[in-house]
Amino acid sequence: MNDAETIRYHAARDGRPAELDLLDQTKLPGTLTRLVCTDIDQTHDAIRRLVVRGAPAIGIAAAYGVTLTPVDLSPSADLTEAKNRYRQSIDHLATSRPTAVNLFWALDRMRALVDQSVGSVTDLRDQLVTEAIRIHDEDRQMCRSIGANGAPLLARCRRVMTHCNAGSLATSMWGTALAPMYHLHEAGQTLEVFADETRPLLQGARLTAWELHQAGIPVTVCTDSMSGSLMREGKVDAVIVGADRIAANGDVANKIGTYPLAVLARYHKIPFYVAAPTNTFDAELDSGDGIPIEQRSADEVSYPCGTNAPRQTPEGVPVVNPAFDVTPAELVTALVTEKGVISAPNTEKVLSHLRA
Ligand SMILES: CSC[C@H]1O[C@H](OP(=O)(O)O)[C@H](O)[C@@H]1O
Repeated sequence: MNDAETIRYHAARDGRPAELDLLDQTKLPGTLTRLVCTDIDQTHDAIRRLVVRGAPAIGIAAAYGVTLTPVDLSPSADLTEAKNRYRQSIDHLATSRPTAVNLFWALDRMRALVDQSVGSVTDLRDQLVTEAIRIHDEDRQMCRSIGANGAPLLARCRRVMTHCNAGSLATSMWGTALAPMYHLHEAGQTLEVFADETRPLLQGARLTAWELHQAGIPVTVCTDSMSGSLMREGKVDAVIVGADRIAANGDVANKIGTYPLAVLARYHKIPFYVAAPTNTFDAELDSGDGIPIEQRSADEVSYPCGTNAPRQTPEGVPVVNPAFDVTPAELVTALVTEKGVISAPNTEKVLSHLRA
């Protein structure tokens, strides 16, 4: 079994409880360690602390998390009580992080099963396990489709830049932004990649660089502040990033630092692509103005090497730490989904794509 697999699940068996088995991404790249969750609070904490992270992976983990709810499975078990327990778990997991819409998309699928179930509690539990596994399996196919759809956009590139981590570690496999790179690599065309370090949590330096290096794809870490100069020096042929929520008009919420990257790409006439499955789109939102932006602890900025290391900001000086920013659709050359490519996205094109 691949010890670097982002998410594994072990259904309850032989008296052992179900287990959500996560690669602990807070420990990468230094150590490969796994965190096993057996209840809702542990799952909530794992999502909150970015043990598991990335919009699709958060949704998959939350779906599996719901199945960890302790319910009476005896023949006389009360279905209504079990349903209420599952609903409480779903509501709690929905508070773990606010921006990635995949979390709520996945939880809504689990909630629908709870609402419509009429069999025994064991039947409901089994249906929820099956649905979580289905969500996981669907994501594998979505990543491969995004890889195939995005590959032609990068096929004429030599060097591409990406921000944060939208790869295997953020999904079931391959990722979204990194999926076209893996697709091309499998086809014998290997791109060179610049991975933006992505302060403050360094998902680019710690995670993207790690997974691409493991895969044999040449990757160079650059600080976020180097991106513009690399573009100006003609060293970047395209930029491709992931997303956490995309509004109906094509505005994109993604890791903080994405917006300035898009502005730089436009200034340097470099294509700027966003890769995401259609379950990352929020068609209820007319624009990115309505996307909730997670505000995280100032300590993530003040203690970049952890709170056991010296702080890097003066005591008493305020620190802001929004985890995401919004890139206007006008700066997006194309959106890449499992269904295809939306060039120069706007509301009409996005909604038509989602309906197709
Ligand atoms: C494939 S979605 C990846 C997306 O999620 C990341 O955020 P976080 O690391 O805070 O979960 C980042 O925005 C990536 O683009």
